[in-house]
Amino acid sequence: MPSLEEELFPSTPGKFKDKSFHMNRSLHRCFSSTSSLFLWALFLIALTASFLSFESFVDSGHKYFAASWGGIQWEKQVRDSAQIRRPNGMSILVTGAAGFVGSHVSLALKKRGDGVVGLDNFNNYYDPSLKKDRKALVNSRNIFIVEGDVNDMKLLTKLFDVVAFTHVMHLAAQAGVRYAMENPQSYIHSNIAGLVTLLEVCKNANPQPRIVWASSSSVYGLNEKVPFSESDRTDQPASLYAATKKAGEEITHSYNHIYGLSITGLRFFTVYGPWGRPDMAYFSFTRNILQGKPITVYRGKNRVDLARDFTYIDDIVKGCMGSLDTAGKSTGSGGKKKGPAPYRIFNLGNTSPVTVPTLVNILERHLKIKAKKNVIDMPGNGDVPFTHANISSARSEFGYKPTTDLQTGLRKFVRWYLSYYGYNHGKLVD
Ligand SMILES: O=C(O)[C@H]1O[C@H](OP(=O)(O)OP(=O)(O)OC[C@H]2O[C@@H](n3ccc(=O)[nH]c3=O)[C@H](O)[C@@H]2O)[C@H](O)[C@@H](O)[C@H]1O
Repeated sequence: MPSLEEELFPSTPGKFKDKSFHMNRSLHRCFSSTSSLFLWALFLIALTASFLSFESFVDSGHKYFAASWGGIQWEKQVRDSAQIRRPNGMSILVTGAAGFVGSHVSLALKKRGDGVVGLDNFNNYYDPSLKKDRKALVNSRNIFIVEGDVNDMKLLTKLFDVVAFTHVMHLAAQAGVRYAMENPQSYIHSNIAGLVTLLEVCKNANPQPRIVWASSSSVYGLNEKVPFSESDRTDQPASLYAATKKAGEEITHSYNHIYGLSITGLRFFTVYGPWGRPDMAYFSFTRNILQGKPITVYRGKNRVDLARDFTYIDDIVKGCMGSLDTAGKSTGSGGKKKGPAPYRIFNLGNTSPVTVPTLVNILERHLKIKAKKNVIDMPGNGDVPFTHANISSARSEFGYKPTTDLQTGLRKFVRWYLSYYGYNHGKLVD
């Protein structure tokens, strides 16, 4: 009778048994019975299973402990922050609340008694410590800012579970015209994918909120008809940034059309002011002038100066509030449209373009320092030669009327800059 071992690993009579056979034999000696083989198999399966479940425990545990949101205390903070303290007030989710426009709008809404919950991912596109400081300011007015990304559908859904937001002020975005050549994907991530995620959650919410969001003057691209009106062509973007904002206008239109979401898109024109963005020209020029470093001033074709319809932050905030106040209802519920909902687009500009060299002159006067200018022809970097807003739609719809000229606005900016960074910020002392 063949041994059990021979039954399991029969040698073929007449065939040469090589060395590996002997190795196999010694290995297989371990499995010298059916039952022990079975036990070994069970043991291996159990070992693998426990290893895998331990890994997933560690992973989910890591996620759980790393998550900066969730829990009873967190929900209470969200609810408290969203509390409305005026008759007919709103509860608003402000995305990009630690950003330049987001922090100003959050403060203004809270001041008049609206409930505000902020959301911001605190990315490092520019110095996150400035964002943290804006956050501290916003927190000091009892506004809670959740740290998270607009791409995080679970988080957004949770926020809408906790608070029935009446409005969303969507300001989170990858900003900056020229940076799009360096990091194109970040524009797709925030301005396209993030927008769609937010709209998905809003469309499913019951009740659906009304949405006001930041488009951009850059959508006018190579449009030469001045001043820029909302009905002008916007199909010639000069940068990927502009293209993503234009795409946002089309995307929001489709959600308005299919799901009955109330949409208002605001085309901001080069917003500036205290607590502004360090990547923008007025801000980086100020820093360089104070540090005695040269600034690069771009010049357009045929040596024509570039010009922007620079718009002061307080005017933009008023435009945002007016848009929120006049936004009609979303009509859908549970992802189903019940009737047509408003879809609006407004320019929020200043209506008086100023050239970049004039901007530099004003800064020189306020700082009492002469700039070291390096004037070069505008590289093909996505910039447009000029912007100029026609604001008659916003004026007739909610009385939008900008009141701060560039001279006054930059004085306020410079005063803030010096108080925040100090006169000698980063300046080499001889
Ligand atoms: O309205 C918008 O929708 C956009 O406004 C803003 O873009 P822009 O109008 O391009 O502002 P900004 O960068 O301050 O350049 C101002 C001028 O200085 C020139 N410029 C710039 C840098 C430099 O080193 N030299 C220079 O001459 C430059 O050529 C330009 O002529 C926002 O950044 C953008 O996120 C978006 O919101």
